[in-house]
Amino acid sequence: MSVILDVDAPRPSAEQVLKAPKALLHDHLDGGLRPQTILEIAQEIGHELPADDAESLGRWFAESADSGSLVRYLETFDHTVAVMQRAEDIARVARECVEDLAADGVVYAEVRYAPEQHVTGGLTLDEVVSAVQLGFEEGVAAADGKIVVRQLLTAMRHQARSREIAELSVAWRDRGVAGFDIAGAEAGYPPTRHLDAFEYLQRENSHFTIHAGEAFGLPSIWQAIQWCGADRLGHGVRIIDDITVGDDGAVQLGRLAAYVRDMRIPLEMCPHSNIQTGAAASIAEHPIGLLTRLRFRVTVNTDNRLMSQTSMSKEMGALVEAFGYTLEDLRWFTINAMKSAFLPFDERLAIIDDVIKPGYAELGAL
Ligand SMILES: O=c1[nH]cnc2c1ncn2[C@H]1C[C@H](O)[C@@H](CO)O1
Ligand SMILES: [Zn+2]
Repeated sequence: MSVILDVDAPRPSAEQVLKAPKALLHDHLDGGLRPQTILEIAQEIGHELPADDAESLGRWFAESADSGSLVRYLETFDHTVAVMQRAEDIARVARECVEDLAADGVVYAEVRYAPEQHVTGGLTLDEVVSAVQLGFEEGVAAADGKIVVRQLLTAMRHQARSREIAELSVAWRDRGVAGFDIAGAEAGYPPTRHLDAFEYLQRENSHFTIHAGEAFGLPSIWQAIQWCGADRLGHGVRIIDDITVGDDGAVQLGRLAAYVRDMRIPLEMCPHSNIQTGAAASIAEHPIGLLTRLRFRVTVNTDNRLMSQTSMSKEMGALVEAFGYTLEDLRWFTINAMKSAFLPFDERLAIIDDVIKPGYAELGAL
């Protein structure tokens, strides 16, 4: 396996990256709308937008999200959430999300959103989840079944509905929901605020990930893992603060970083999003390079395709350019993601063996 650099191996072309099967664990439904869809729904419901054509609107999202602050980045979601309040609109957004991911070569995706943010038009939480599921199933059918998609239900960390949302995720676990998450502003809202929800999920043998170590550092990661029992870390990029690289290149892991690596805790890394929120300076300087070299369980993700004007192919293409990754490295990220998915083991294995490995072999991966 070439992970961690075979300097002579050829770099995959953009076309190969697009064709390569990809697995996505961290993508927000309300962060991936098509600008044209936002315009059309906003017009129908009378919601005022900051731009009136799809191109300028797409640019507005990207520029506004480019602030260097997570809190200001999150303000842009006011407009996407506003157009996702009617069941038919939610289902449309969900369907288009699956179509867009499948067209980008994504073969497995866990897509998250916060049901509690979609009830201002009168829907119940249950109706919101049902609308998303309908859209996902339509999208999978439109993609001829070339993609498997599951929902993750997010609770907003500044609100107090996490236990209720955790229960919703368990109620839907055999009907398309694979797990739970908390998101939103990190500083000031530690994961332990939602301990009740996490303890409930553990008792239910359920799965959850926690956004941690993005806008706040090691204490957030430590709490997420050691107090709350997170199966995965959303971002987790600040784990780098517990790693020192000496002048001679020698690497030393602190106790927490060693734990994360030893226990193979998956890091849902989202390189472009981290640059926009100030968690990393550039792709080349993104900790994903070192963490991959140190063989943490790194996965590559989009976070918010609209706000970051990105896709799985763009994220992977940027990593190829910055770090010289090969097809074998991209396969490694993809298999890492599949191993870390909240799908039952046999279904994960089937995607790895029947879709991912043959897909990379066809492209000429060694
Ligand atoms: O990167 C993120 N960090 C924390 N919260 C986020 C991030 N991206 C999106 N969110 C929030 C805004 C959405 O409205 C919410 C549910 O998808 O999750
Ligand atoms: Zn996120």
